[in-house]
Amino acid sequence: MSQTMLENESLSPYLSFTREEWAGLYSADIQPLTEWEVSELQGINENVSLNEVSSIYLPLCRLLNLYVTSSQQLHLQSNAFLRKQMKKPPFIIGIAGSVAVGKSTTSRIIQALLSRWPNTPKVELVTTDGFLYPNAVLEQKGLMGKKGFPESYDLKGLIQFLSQLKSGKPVVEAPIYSHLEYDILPDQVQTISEPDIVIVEGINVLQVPKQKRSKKQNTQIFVSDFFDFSLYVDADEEEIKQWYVDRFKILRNTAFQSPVSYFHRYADLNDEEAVEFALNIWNTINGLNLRENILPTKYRAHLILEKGKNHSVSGVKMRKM
Ligand SMILES: Nc1ncnc2c1ncn2[C@@H]1O[C@H](COP(=O)(O)OP(=O)(O)OP(=O)(O)O)[C@@H](O)[C@H]1O
Ligand SMILES: CC(C)(CO)[C@@H](O)C(=O)NCCC(=O)O
Repeated sequence: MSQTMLENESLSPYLSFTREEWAGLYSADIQPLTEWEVSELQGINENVSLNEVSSIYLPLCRLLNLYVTSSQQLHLQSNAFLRKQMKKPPFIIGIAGSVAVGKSTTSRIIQALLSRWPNTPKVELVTTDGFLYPNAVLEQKGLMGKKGFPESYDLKGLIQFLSQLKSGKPVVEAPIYSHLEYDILPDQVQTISEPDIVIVEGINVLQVPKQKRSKKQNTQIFVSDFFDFSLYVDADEEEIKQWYVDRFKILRNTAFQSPVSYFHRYADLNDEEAVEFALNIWNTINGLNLRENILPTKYRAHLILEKGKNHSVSGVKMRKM
């Protein structure tokens, strides 16, 4: 998609909103956050400002609620037409974006807000990190320096998981990745039982396989085929790199102190060494992955959240549906 097309709204497939325009669509004056929600949201991430929640995430969740409600109504009407009594499979929301752009935080805010609506009390959150191959497999394949790249994921397993969810299977299991241990946790699974909405968050959720498709693969299914709505969290790489380094420094003082942490050996790095180490990981792995495999998927999303300094959303693009 060319830049001119995106700047000229009548040519672009997206509608663009400034922060102020977006915030005005559904303000906290109309639907104030309850005290419980405020404390819940502060527990999610103490750095997230409540102004950000009411200006950006509340209108976003109201919009998502419109989509969910309309899909629930359509399901009832289809059931009546088809003379079936099928249970509605969950509404699935995909959230994409770079490492450290704030996908997990965004997902947790959306999860907390969406569950306030009476027609969707059960909102589950799954990260595609769980579908990374275990370190032992990555080592065997020579992919330890490529963690997060498309080839480091068990894509078949992820597709199978999504397919089970959409089939209406009442209980579905996903593998779990531990950032602390930097590996898949053997013998542990996340169990998802009869959800109304599932948020699937990960750097790879809008990717399509790169290799040329043979005739046999023509029926290939993509992860995004299972999404009812998708979001891309966007920011300039310079900002994201800084967030990555900042998070690395915080982890050095917290999680890395634990002897079970994969990065425990780096717990005693001084500030300068920690920055150098984090920048090296960024430049050789995550930044490369962003440019090669993640950023190119941005315009597959229904909605793009554009973040500026301090994670503050400066604008929103919404696909004309
Ligand atoms: N809205 C926000 N306001 C303030 N800080 C935020 C916000 N979103 C994320 N952060 C901070 O930015 C950093 C990255 O956020 P997060 O861990 O959610 O990113 P991520 O995209 O899920 O990363 P990864 O792909 O590595 O799991 C964290 O230190 C987090 O505290
Ligand atoms: C697990 C992923 C791939 C995605 O969340 C990422 O956080 C990661 O671990 N990337 C590999 C390089 C690094 O350690 O940051």
